[in-house]
Amino acid sequence: MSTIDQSVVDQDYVRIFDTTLRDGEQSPGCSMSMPQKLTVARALCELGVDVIEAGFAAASPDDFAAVNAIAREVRGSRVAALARCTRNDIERAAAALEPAEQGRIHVFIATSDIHLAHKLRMSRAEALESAVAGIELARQYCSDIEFSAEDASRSDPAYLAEVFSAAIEAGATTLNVPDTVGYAVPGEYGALFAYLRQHVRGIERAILSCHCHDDLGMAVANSLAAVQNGARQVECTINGIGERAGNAALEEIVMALRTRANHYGVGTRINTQRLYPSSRTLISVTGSVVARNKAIVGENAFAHESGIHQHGMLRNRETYEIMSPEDVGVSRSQLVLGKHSGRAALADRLRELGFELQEAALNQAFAQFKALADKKKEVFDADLEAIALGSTGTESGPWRLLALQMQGAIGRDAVPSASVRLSHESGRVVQEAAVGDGPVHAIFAAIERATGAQLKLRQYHVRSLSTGEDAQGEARVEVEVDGRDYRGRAVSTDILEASALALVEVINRIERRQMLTDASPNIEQEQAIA
Ligand SMILES: CC(=O)SCCNC(=O)CCNC(=O)[C@H](O)C(C)(C)COP(=O)(O)OP(=O)(O)OC[C@H]1O[C@@H](n2cnc3c(N)ncnc32)[C@H](O)[C@@H]1OP(=O)(O)O
Ligand SMILES: CC(C)C(=O)C(=O)O
Repeated sequence: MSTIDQSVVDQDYVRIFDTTLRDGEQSPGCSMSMPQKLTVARALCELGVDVIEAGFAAASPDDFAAVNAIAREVRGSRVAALARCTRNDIERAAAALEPAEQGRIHVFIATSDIHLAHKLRMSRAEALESAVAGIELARQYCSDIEFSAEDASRSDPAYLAEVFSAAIEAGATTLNVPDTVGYAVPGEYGALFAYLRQHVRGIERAILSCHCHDDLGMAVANSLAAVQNGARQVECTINGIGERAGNAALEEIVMALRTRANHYGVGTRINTQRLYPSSRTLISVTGSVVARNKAIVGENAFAHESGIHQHGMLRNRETYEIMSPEDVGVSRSQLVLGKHSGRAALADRLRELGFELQEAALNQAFAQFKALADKKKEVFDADLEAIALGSTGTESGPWRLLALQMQGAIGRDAVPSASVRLSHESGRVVQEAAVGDGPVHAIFAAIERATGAQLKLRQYHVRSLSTGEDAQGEARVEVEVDGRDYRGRAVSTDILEASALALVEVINRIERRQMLTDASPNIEQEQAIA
C-alpha cells in the first residue's frame, strides 16, 4: 500500500515541481553540463521549489552523474529522476538518487492510442501492465513514486482512470496528467482533472499533477485550469524552457497564483524574490535569452514607455502595475523615455539627473526631446543631459578612450588582463592595466584604476543590434555612486570596446555632474532654464 505525507495534501498548497533540468534541458540549445546543472539546482533550492527533476539518469553517463551530484548536494527540495517503465531506466534512476535526502523516481508510459499504436506498439492492456510493473519495481527502491501517463490529454479518459487506479494500487503517490503535445485547452483540461478525481480509485491517497506544453501558447492557462480542478502539483520550468515551444513557465504560474490568490485561493512556498535571479542564472548558463516582453522576468515586464502610463505610475504605481518588481526580485520599475513619453516622465528623469526645470524650460526641453525621440528608439540620459544643458549634442568629455588591449582571455586557466590608455581634457594621458575574472571585468578594473573612479556596478548588458560577422554590439552600463544612478551606452562591432566606451561615458557623466555642482549647487538649474 502506498504512503503519502498528509501534510502535503493540504488543499491550499500547490507543490512546484521544477523540470528545468530535465524537460527544460530537452529544448534544443539548452543542454547543460554537470557543473551548470548544479548551479541551476542551487538556484532552484534558493527559490524553494518542492521538487527538482534533476534529469533522466539512463540517458547518458553525464546525466547520471548530474542527477547523482544534485541528489548528494541538495537539501530541502526533493530530487526526482525520470525513467521509462524498463528495469534499466528504473535501476539507473534509483542508483543516481541513492544519496538524496528525499528522492523520487518518476516513471512514465504513454496512454494515448496514437502513442500506443505507433510508438510503443503495445495494446492498452500491455501498457497498463508495464506501468504497474514499473511502479512496483521503483517502489522497491523508493517510497515516493510519481507516475506520468504520457499524452494523457489525448488519451481515452476512462482508460486513463483505469491506469491511474492501477498505478495507485501499485504504489504511486503522485499521478501526473501531461499535456505532452500542448493540445489541450483550459476548459477541457480542467474537466479532465475533475473527471479523474471522480473516477480514479484511491485518488484521495495521491496528488494529482499537471504538466503542460506551450504549443498553442496555453501551458500556463491549462496548468491554472488544472489547479482549479484539484491539481496540487504543477510541473513547470524557469523561463518556460522545454521541448518545442516549451513548458509552463514557473514564474508565471507562481505569480498568477499569488497575484490572483483571491481567485485561486491556493498558494505555493516559492520565495518569489528569487524568481528574477533564477531566470538570470538560467540565462547565464544556457545563453538562451527571454523575449523583452516575457511576463515577470522580461526586460519590459516592469518598464513603461507611454506618457499616460508613466504619468499614472508617478502618481501611484498600482495604476499600471499589478505586481511589485521587488516581489519578483527586480530592483524597480523603469520609466523608459521614448517617442510616446510625456512631460511628467521627462521632468521626473531630469530631476533624477539633477535638473529641476521650471515650466517654460520644461516645455522647451520637451519639444527638443520629442524631436529627438522621433529619430531614436530610446532617449538616453546623456541625450537628456545635453538637452537640459542646452548643448547641441551629447557631451563627450572629459575622458576619451585612446587605446584598449586585451590579453590571455581564452582557456580555463587563463587570467584575462586589459590595458587602457585614456586622455583627460586637462591634458593628462593615463595608462593602466588590470586583471579580472573575465575580459569585461579586467577592462572595467583598468578604466577605474586609470580614472580613479570608484563605482558600484548595478547592471551590465550587451546585445547584438544586427546579425552577421560585422554585427554591431550594444553595451549598456549602469552604476551607482553616492546613491545616484548613472547610465552609459555605446555601440561598436567589438563588444569589448563597446563595454569600455559605455563605462567611460558613465565616468564622464559623473565628472561633468561633479564639476557643475562644485561650481555652484544651483548652476545646472540656472543654465538649463536659461
Ligand atoms: C514526453 C517526454 O518528454 S519523455 C522523455 C523524453 N526524453 C528523452 O528521450 C531524453 C533521454 N532519452 C535518451 O537518451 C534515449 O532516448 C534513451 C537512452 C532513453 C533510449 O535510447 P534508445 O534505446 O536508443 O531508444 P530510442 O530513443 O531510439 O527509442 C525509445 C525506445 O523507448 C521505448 N519507450 C518510449 N517510452 C517508453 C516508456 N515510457 N516505457 C518503456 N519504453 C518506452 C520506445 O518504444 C523505443 O523502444 P524501441 O527502441 O524498442 O522501439
Ligand atoms: C514524461 C512526461 C512527464 C513528459 O515530459 C511529457 O509528457 O511531456
